[in-house]
Amino acid sequence: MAASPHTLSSRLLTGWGGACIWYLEGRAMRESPRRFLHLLRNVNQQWVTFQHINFLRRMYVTQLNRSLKQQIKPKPEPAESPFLAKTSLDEAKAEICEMRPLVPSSLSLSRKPSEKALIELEPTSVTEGSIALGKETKEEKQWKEMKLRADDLPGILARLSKIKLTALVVSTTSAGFALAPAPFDWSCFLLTFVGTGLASCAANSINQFFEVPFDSNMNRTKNRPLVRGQISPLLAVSFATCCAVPGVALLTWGVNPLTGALGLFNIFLYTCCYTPLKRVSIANTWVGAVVGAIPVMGWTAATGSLDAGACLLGGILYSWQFPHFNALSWGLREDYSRGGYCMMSVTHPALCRRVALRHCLALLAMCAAAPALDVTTWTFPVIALPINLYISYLGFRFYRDADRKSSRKLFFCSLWHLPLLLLLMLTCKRRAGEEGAGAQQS
Ligand code: HEM
Ligand SMILES: CC(C)=CCC/C(C)=C/CC/C(C)=C/COP(=O)(O)OP(=O)(O)O
Repeated sequence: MAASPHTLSSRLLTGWGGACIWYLEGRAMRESPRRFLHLLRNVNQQWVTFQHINFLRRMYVTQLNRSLKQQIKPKPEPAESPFLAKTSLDEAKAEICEMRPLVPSSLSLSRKPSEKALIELEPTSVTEGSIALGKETKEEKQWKEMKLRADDLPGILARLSKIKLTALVVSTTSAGFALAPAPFDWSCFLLTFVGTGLASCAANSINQFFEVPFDSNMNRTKNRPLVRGQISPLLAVSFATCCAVPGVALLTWGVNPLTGALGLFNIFLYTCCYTPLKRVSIANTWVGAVVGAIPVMGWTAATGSLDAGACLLGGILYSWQFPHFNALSWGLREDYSRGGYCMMSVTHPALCRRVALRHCLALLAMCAAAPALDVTTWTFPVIALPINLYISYLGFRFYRDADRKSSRKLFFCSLWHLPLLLLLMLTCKRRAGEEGAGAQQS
């Protein structure tokens, strides 16, 4: 009996379909014989029709994909070389410097007895480091929302406030309060201490808010909280406001209006004058030195007036900042120029070294003038001479031969010179009744 077209086409299809199934069977056989035999057992008992072929084909494809999927191992992420993700050569160079030898034999015999521990640790730490590094680099490349955890907040806010700089600012304010020729009022001192600290935190937070685009270009500041997105600009500005308002209020109504005005003016001077000026003119350093000198408002907090002694103390603070910053900025010239800042060390290197030395010598002169202005006894300039001569010596070395070593020595010397100088001033404070004492002591 002639095959009807329908039968004919279904036979033809059966042929083609059979060929497809045969191919799929072959692949499925190789991939999952057990699964295939089970399926075959069910099929053999029925005629294979066109619809059946389609049904079978769909089943095989599903089965095949499922079984192939189960057999496919997820491909490991390509291990990125940590250096490939480096955005800059110096980051990569820094990375190479941090690499430690893997081979224990490379360790020198002079290593301490804990060498075994070090050897055991080193490969792991290097491996961990590279995994962490690789992972970190991979993560760095992927945008991720920074989740702010409550226990990270204090550290973030401390960095936003430049807490070490604020600590020294508050110390100078406290020294000004204690040096002033007035009775020591503890409640007024605490209000001044807290008010100045809050004002400094506010000023530094606003400064960092304004400088995010530029800080991100500098190695020294690129990890700051706002640059890394650890804190939102809104939260940073809110924090600054929550520091500035109570800080200035404490100084104004808790201490006296003059001190409150000085605190408010200093926040304005630092954030709206000094900060933008850093990108315009090298005069920013002189303005910054005024900002750093105003914390002698501790003196005005104690006396309510800005007298000669306050100006002398302010002058000492003013001059101290030039060796402090000019030396620091010498080692940061590349960073500052990358950040687009106008700094003496970048554009006027000779002036940078000259000014640093000049103000080291000015410190010597101002300390000698302290007894004349009834701020301290004549003992002060004598006992302060060694540290003033030493910072002047380092200033001279920086002036004569400015390099990484001389600039770092001068900067780090400035960090202990100021607190020590203020301490010596305090120990030699002119007491009431001593000859030449200014204000009456009660
Ligand atoms: C012209 C004024 C000043 C400039 C331009 C200046 C600049 C700087 C810079 C750029 C740093 C390095 C900060 C960092 O490591 O990221 C620094 C550190 C420091 N500054 Fe100043 N500063 C000035 C005045 C002051 C004043 C007035 C004080 C305090 C009385 C002070 C105290 C400190 C302290 C304690 C450090 C070390 C702590 C730290 O590294 O954060 N500075 N200064
Ligand atoms: C009472 C009161 C408001 C006190 C403020 C005292 C204060 C914040 C002094 C800062 C002095 C100063 C110019 C620091 C450098 O800032 P920078 O921006 O050059 O430092 P950076 O480059 O590290 O950000």
